[in-house]
Amino acid sequence: MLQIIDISKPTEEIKSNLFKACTEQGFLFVKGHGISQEHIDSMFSLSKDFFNVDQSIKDQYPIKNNVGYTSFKQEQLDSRKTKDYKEAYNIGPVNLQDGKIDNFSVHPTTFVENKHLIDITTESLTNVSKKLFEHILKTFELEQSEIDQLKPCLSGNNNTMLRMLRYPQLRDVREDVDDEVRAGAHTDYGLLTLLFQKEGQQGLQLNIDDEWLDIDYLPPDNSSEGAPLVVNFGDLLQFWTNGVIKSTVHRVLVPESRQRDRYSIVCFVHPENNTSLNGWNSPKIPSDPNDKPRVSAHEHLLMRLQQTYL
Ligand SMILES: O=C(O)CCC(=O)C(=O)O
Ligand SMILES: [Fe+2]
Repeated sequence: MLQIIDISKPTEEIKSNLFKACTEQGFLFVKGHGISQEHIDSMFSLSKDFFNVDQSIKDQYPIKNNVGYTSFKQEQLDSRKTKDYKEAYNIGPVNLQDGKIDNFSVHPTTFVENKHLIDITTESLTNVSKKLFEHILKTFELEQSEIDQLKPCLSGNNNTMLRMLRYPQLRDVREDVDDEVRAGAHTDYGLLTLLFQKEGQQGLQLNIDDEWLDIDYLPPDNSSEGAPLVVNFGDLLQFWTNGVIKSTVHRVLVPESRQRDRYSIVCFVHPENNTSLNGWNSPKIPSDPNDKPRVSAHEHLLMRLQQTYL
């Protein structure tokens, strides 16, 4: 059902499918990312090593300025549900409050010892996002001068965040947790979200026309590149295009057996703080409505984070 798009191809070859993905589902699978399965597997084992450490150690790194550890039932992505039964760790290059580069040694030893692996992952995913962003700008037929103005928002200091997530199986959990939902329904706050998941650990669903659709695991199809990334468009693309690109509502469901963990590795791609969200000059999108709020990318991010960590 979702488009599978190879971003190593020229825009001309992928633009009609990319336009469909942008305007109909808001989700797609991305091939041509160049990241090997071995690399993806190393990231998942690193994530597992971290989540296996004692709770008292994890609790020494509580999330602050969107960096650090989020514990069970700390986050609430859907205010109509119970809090999310998941744990997560966020590593990002920039401290949200003061915009300075965080010192990597603030992170737990497991991550400090594997800084190189994490850096390469963030860099590769950032490159994927830059390539995809350029394909999107070209698909929307923006003038080259406007493309040149928009592209640099993904370079330099931005708030792009790598997040490792673990949703434990619920067999041994005695607390009162929502039966259905591991991560409540929400849209993503940034520009693009890129996600790796593991075979047999599905549960991510997107909502189209009031119906929930499962996102499958797509296996790798050749030996040089790992499994396709699941990608979705965030609120900022929706703002820029006055709703033409969909920032689609999604959630993570508890498996029927309740006996399966889910690990995911997610890169939330954010532009530089002062990036303006004024509508693009594109023949494919309506011009800005008069009542459009004039917020920057950073103001929007802070507002959404506040709502999530009530
Ligand atoms: O873990 C997943 O599969 C999705 C998580 C997600 O949607 C999010 O954290 O924004
Ligand atoms: Fe999300």
